[in-house]
Amino acid sequence: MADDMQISPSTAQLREGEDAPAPDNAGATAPLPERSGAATPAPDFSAMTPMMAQYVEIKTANPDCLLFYRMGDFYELFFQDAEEASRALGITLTKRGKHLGEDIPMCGVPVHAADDYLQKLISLGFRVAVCEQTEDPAEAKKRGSKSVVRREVVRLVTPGTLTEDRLLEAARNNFLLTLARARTGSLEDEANYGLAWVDISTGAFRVATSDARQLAGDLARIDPREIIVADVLLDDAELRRQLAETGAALSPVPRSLFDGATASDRLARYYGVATPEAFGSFSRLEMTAAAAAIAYVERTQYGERPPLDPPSHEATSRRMLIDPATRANLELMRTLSGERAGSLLSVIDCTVSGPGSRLLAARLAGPLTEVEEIRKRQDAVARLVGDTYLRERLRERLRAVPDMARALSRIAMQRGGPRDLLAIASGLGAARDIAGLFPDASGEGEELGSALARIAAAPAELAGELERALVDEPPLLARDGGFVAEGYLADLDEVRRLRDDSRKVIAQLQGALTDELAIRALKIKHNNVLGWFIEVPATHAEKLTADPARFIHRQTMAGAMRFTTTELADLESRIANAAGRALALESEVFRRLCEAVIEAGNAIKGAADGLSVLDVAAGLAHLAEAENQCRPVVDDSLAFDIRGGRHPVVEQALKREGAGSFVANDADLGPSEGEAGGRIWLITGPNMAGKSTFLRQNALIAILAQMGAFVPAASAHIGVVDRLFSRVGAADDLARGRSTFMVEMVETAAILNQAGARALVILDEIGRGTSTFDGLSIAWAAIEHLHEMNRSRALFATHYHELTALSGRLPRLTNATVRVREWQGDVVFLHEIVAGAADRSYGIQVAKLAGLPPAVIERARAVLAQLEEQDRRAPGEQLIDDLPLFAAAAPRTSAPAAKAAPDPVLEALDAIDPDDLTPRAALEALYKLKQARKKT
Ligand SMILES: Nc1ncnc2c1ncn2[C@@H]1O[C@H](COP(=O)(O)OP(=O)(O)OP(=O)(O)O)[C@@H](O)[C@H]1O
Repeated sequence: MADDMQISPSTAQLREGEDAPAPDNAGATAPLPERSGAATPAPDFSAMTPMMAQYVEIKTANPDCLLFYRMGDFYELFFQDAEEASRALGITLTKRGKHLGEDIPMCGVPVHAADDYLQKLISLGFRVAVCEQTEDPAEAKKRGSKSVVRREVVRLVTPGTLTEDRLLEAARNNFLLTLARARTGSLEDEANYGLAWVDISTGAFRVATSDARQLAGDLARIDPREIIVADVLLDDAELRRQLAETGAALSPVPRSLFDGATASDRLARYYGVATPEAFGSFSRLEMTAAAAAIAYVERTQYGERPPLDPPSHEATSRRMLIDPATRANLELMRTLSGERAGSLLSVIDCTVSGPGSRLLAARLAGPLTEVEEIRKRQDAVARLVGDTYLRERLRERLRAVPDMARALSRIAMQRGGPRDLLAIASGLGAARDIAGLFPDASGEGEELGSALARIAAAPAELAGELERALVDEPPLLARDGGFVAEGYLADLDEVRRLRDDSRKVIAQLQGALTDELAIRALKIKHNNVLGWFIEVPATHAEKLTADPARFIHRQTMAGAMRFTTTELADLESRIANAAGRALALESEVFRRLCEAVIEAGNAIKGAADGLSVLDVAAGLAHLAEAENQCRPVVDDSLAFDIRGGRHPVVEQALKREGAGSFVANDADLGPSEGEAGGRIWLITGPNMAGKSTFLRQNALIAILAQMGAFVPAASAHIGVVDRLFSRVGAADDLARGRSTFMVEMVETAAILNQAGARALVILDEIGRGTSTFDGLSIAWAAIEHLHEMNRSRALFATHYHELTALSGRLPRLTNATVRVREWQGDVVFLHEIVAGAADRSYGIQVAKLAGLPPAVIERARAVLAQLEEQDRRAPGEQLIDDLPLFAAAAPRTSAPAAKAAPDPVLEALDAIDPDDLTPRAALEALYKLKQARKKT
């Protein structure tokens, strides 16, 4: 291998299999050479060194990945890969030998720190092919001095196929999603998409069908890290846009991966069953998507098989539909700026384990629509609300539960280490303790009962075995040894004693030599090159060189000399043998324990799932008590009756900042006696009064109720909401070429076109992004449409006070306002929602509070007074009388423009006959015209 490449001086010391010096990774990125379009050369193998030929061959097979090419203790990258990686990682770009007369750009990362570099590269959207040495360099040498160690790609690292804890977020699932589309019949409302999503770090595997209208909502709910799609589908610009909006990494693959004809066989083969129907009935599209997911996992994992659950069908019709805009605007999982802190999830997450936190997030992302299922979850929370002592003991124990599912996956994929075994051991131990907290699991209700049953089924014997086998703090890697506990294996204890005794003997030998030679600085040391040796300062060396038969010279250093003796060499081989034997025994124990864990995989996973269910229930119960929440009544009615509702995020923020207490408010949107449609509350009120907060809090309460949680209210009665729409606060979407107003109108259109009687609609200041009259007219028409056509339960906040007049004509429209008090020209917000209409917006007072210059405030007051004066002459009530009620069933063609009022100037002009006028009368007429003109 040494002459495979012409080694550049800077890396001349780096050799395969040796301890390579760390490259200077800490420095700033070296200036890069200009990128040529084809930095990776075309493979002309005849002109290459054997190693380069190997590299190029492997790289050519993985053109879309950065190739991590294993060289000793480093992964090295070459050519364009090196340039890109050095730039992305901020590591030094250097060169290593020449290829076709040109320097080869190179950078490297140490193997032991590879995870950190991988994490950065993956988060930047790269894919990485990890290429390992798959034979011993000694074996390669047997084939001839110029032979190259065999290397193979063992794994493609992509965002959706991560398994390492350091690359994963504990509280977030890491889904890989495959999307299959029917080749024909792409009618809008057909179920023409098959989705499969897999988390190989936990084994979760689900499938569902979707359609063009729901797809964006489904993707937003699942929130995958990587989406696999046939490249031809990306010709569809709308689909490409939807996929891009998810923020997931997009991996186009050849269409052949989505092969419906072989899908069933592929699934059956993976699970070793006769037919995948054994797991449930799947549509052809679901099956295709699921098989593509398996194919992608196999392709990226090169034969390692993650322990995937059998695919389970998830009926999207059983979830509340929430479109991506609503999800984002309500800041369910993250805030608009992309952070978890400040989201609804962050304030309701009182779970104490990573898996619990993931389950909570999944439940929040997909609230249920089936009353029975919701009640089961509520029962579990209620049980633990009612028993604080049990709950807190449970949470205490759950806190110690490690992420068993992820540890299991790593073990099954041969990527596990002793700490993963320990994670399983402590997880199973905790499961045993926790089961003991519930003496009568069968009386615990369905949700808790079935979780406890799975926990009780945890393999107790394996737990005991692992506990006995492992030390308390094992090292990261099995190859380092030292993880098997004393007393577990007699043979191991024996060789360890031998090894440790020999070490003691070395220490004794050092003492004896120090005394004998009277050299206090004499030391017996060890390194990888020399093994054990005696080191003395150069000044004392002659005492040893005088007796060359006993002290054999090994090395001369700047200030010291190194020697060995037969006795030391003897000892060394005893130590090495004992250490090697101990390591072999430990490896065997590791292999055996891993096998046992894989064998018990399903039971371990079941227990892990059960523990996360308990964690979610206990976390929500803790939250309910801490935040004074109530159990909502959820049924199939159209009720929406919230008493004393609060916004959980704003409430917590106020508390944290000590900024006063949150003012609770009621909302009642259910139909009155004998009515078939929900009510619309039209909320007017000053700026900053709390309108948006009120709107959002009611949407959040509906979501919390249907995910099975308690809600921040004194009481709540909610008829299941099947779809939640919101149009609240928007930002420009310039990347998509849409202005703020356009975004607002697109979202409003979706609501008016799709919302039904079971929907809950939240509309905040529709029409504010355009001229007053255009905005008012759009808001007006939208309310009429909602009332007459959609008949949804809705909250509508606006500054167009003219709209309040609509309540006189729309029976299910209620006016509500937010109370404020004026105090010496300033405004005091009471945040209290009451019946009625606001008379004004107090915008100027708010502007004053915001610190606009006094001169601007004064001028604004004067302009406002004038505008109000004009408005008094043409009040809004007149507008409503002029307009017939909205009639969507028979849309009016646009009414002819109302006849304009006569212009007095033109009338006066028409009245003049110039032939009849004396010069003096003409002059008077001219003066009159000027006068009349001034008045208009
Ligand atoms: N019920 C409440 N209790 C206490 N404070 C509240 C309440 N509602 C809102 N607030 C406070 O008032 C602030 C403004 O609320 P919000 O944004 O909802 O007002 P708004 O009426 O929608 O204003 P604008 O019309 O200017 O958009 C909030 O950030 C919060 O601090």
